[in-house]
Amino acid sequence: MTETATTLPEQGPIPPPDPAAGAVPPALRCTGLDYSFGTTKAVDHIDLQVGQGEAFGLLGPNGAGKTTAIRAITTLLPVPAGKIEVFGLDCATQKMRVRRMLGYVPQQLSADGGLTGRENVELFARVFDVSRSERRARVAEALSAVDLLDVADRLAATYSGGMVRRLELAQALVSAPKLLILDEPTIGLDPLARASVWECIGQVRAATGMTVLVTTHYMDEANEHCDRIALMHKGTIRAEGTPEQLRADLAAETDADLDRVSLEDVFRHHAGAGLVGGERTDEGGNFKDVRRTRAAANRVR
Ligand SMILES: Nc1ncnc2c1ncn2[C@@H]1O[C@H](COP(=O)(O)OP(=O)(O)OP(=O)(O)O)[C@@H](O)[C@H]1O
Repeated sequence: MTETATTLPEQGPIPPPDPAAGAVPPALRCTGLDYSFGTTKAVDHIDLQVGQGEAFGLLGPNGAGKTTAIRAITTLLPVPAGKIEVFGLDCATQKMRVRRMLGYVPQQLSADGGLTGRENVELFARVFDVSRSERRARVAEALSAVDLLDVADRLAATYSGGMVRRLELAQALVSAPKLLILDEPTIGLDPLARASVWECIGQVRAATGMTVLVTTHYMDEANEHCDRIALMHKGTIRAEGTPEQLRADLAAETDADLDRVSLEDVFRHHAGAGLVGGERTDEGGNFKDVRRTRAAANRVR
């Protein structure tokens, strides 16, 4: 991996703190967030706060409501009940200002295999209003940050799964977001490709102080890369804290030896099964979830 992330553009000024609040606003605050699809309550009155510069993991089984929560935050769903604020801006009333602060890598494929890597990133630069004078340099910087500059003029259809995921990361980074939202960024990738995606994210965070909100089913990744974690199940937040706190809380609750409690045990505990060896009481997910997950893993072919 090249040491190029530091060349990414500086982030614009973060909005001044709200004097009434008397403190710097968090990167994200959800208060009583609710979202239903017909009779299915996908997100059930959640409260969530992510500090500026934090890497925050949203974990939970298939169908827990993670993607719905994320799509509400990105303002891609109709305005939900409750309140979502991004750097102090209300998502319901200041949608366009919020969108300019966000970078989003969705679970579904967002790169076009019929375009080159560079053309894909240019498309996002135009959509996100990167000025014409800056566009060329910013596209090159984003491609460089994900180590794809050398292959930027190849069709994305010729990229490996890991390269496609890094390309999607470049698409999200080209507008210099203050909050990067990633929905299962490493799904379907081999361990080396997974590591390279996280390396890119880590380098950009170190260079820019960007806040990251990520969903993942890989507990090892959450443990290693997230400062704090929220565990979602059936639309609600069941537990929240640093990986260490969550493990310590479960060890205390079950009178288990801390060294023998993993983040996976915490996940199982809050997702409806007991500690290691326990029976699942709720499988979670449905046909749509499986089909979408597979589609995401198939990449651009
Ligand atoms: N467009 C939709 N129409 C109807 N129901 C939906 C829709 N999208 C999600 N759901 C339902 O909302 C619930 C939450 O789904 P969501 O995709 O947010 O979960 P998730 O935690 O992101 O799951 P996964 O880990 O599989 O991505 C599930 O019951 C799902 O079936």
